[in-house]
Parts: sequence; structure tokens; C-alpha cells
Amino acid sequence: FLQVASPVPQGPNKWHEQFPIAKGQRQSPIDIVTSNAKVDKALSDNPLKVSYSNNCCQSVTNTGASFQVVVDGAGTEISGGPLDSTYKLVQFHAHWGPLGGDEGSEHTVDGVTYPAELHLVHWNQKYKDVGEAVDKPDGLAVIGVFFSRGKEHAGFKPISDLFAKVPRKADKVDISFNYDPACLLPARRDYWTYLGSLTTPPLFESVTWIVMKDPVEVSAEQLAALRNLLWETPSGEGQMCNNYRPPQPLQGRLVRST
Ligand SMILES: NS(=O)(=O)c1ccc(C(=O)O)c(S(=O)(=O)NCCc2ccccc2)c1
Ligand SMILES: [Zn+2]
Repeated sequence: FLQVASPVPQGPNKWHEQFPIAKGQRQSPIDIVTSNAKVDKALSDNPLKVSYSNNCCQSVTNTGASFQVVVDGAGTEISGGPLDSTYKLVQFHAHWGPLGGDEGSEHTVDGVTYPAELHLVHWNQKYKDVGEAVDKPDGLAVIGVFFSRGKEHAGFKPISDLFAKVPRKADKVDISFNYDPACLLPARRDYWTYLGSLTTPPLFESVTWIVMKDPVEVSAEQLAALRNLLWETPSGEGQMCNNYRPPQPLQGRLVRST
């Protein structure tokens, strides 16, 4: 009858004990100080190209830290902008705050938080697979999209409706319908870009971040649906929330802007 509780994951301020890179020189997320961002004409001269297919999404999983839509790489490529090669989408997930709150995003803009932030994770095709790419300085490119609270996002609904089907860690449901993740991007494709890291352990400094300037609106109900996902808390199973890392020191990095 002796219950051995699975170790509840340590919060962000303890990660450096097991992952010293947490105090590294190119950690993410950051606060984007818009007046310090430098417009780089080169980014618009070679526009970011997003060519996703609409049947690339395979399943939704509860990873115990977020939801994760797993994508087969067929045809889901990005290139251009800050990227020197083609990167393929491997998964997308999100980070969010407390019910009804305005914090939850990982990046902030002049100190302003959004209730959630979507991450579309891509790996550099110069490597043989995501496992090889994940810890290389140019291994990953993550597109960040801020979610604001407003009208329902029709494109996000097929995904947010699935969260109730994957309440527990490792729960997984197949995506049987065609789905094009590009519908989650804002219409205006302007972004900030900088060199950073994964925002969860192992915190590898391998990410070229592309943070879209415009948020996309999702409804309060769709934000609430994120809490159908459950996770381990110190007092047992609870609603998954506040799974975001706060902004990290910029360490003199340049943030470029379109
Ligand atoms: N917030 S974030 O975009 O930085 C991010 C968060 C979590 C993960 C993850 O899958 O654990 C990822 S991941 O998809 O990049 N996976 C990293 C862990 C990994 C290690 C070894 C092989 C594959 C993936 C990214
Ligand atoms: Zn993330």
C-alpha cells in the first residue's frame, strides 16, 4: 500500500540544478523591448515562407507539461527570413496561465503578457532527424504565436475540442480530419526574431525564435478548454496551467524585426 508518488516536476527557478544551461547566454523566453528591436531589411527581402500541408497532423497527446500535436514532416516546411535552410514542422504545443488571467505567454512584449502562446517547432533539414538537430545551435526554429482572449478561433476549435479526450499524461487521440496548422498564424506575418533556447528542460540553446507580432484571438471557452488537460501537482492531479517559463536575461542579444 506504500504509494511512491512520481516526482512532481520542479519549477523553472530550480531547473538550473539539473540543467546548468538554464543560466546560459541564449536562454528563452525573453521580454521583447520593441524600441530595441532592429528592423532588418534582409528579413523582408527574403520573406519567411510557410508551406504546411493540410493533412500533416497525426495526433494530440497530453505530454504532462502541455498538449502536443504531433506532425508527420510530409510537406510542412518553413524557410527564408532568418533561416539559412529549410526546417520541417515536428510538433506544436502551447503554454498558458491561470483561468481568466492575462499571464501565460512565455515571451512578453514591453512587459505585456498574453493569456497563452502557441509554439510550432521545426527542425533543420541539414540534420538527419529532430534528435540530432535538437541540441545544435541552428537545429530548431520555433514560431511563437500569442493568443489573446476574444472571439472564437474557428481554426483552433478542432484542436481545442480534443483536449477533453486527453485528460491524463500520455493520453493520445488520433487526428482523423485534415488540418492545416497555418490557420493558427496571424494574417499579418510580421515578427521579431532572435537566437534562443528551448523553454523547458533540456533548455538546449538550439532555437531560432520567430515570434509573430500580431496575436490571434481565441475565445474564453477555448482558453478554458486548455484546462481539460490535467497534470501532477504537489497536492495530486490538477488542471494543467501556468506551464510557462518567465522571461530570461537578454545577455546582450539583438532582437531583429521585420
Ligand atoms: N517551448 S519549446 O518550444 O522550447 C519546447 C518545449 C517542449 C518540447 C518537448 O517536446 O519536450 C520541445 S521539442 O519538441 O523541441 N523537444 C525537445 C526535447 C527533445 C529532446 C530530444 C529529441 C527530441 C526532442 C520544445
Ligand atoms: Zn513551447
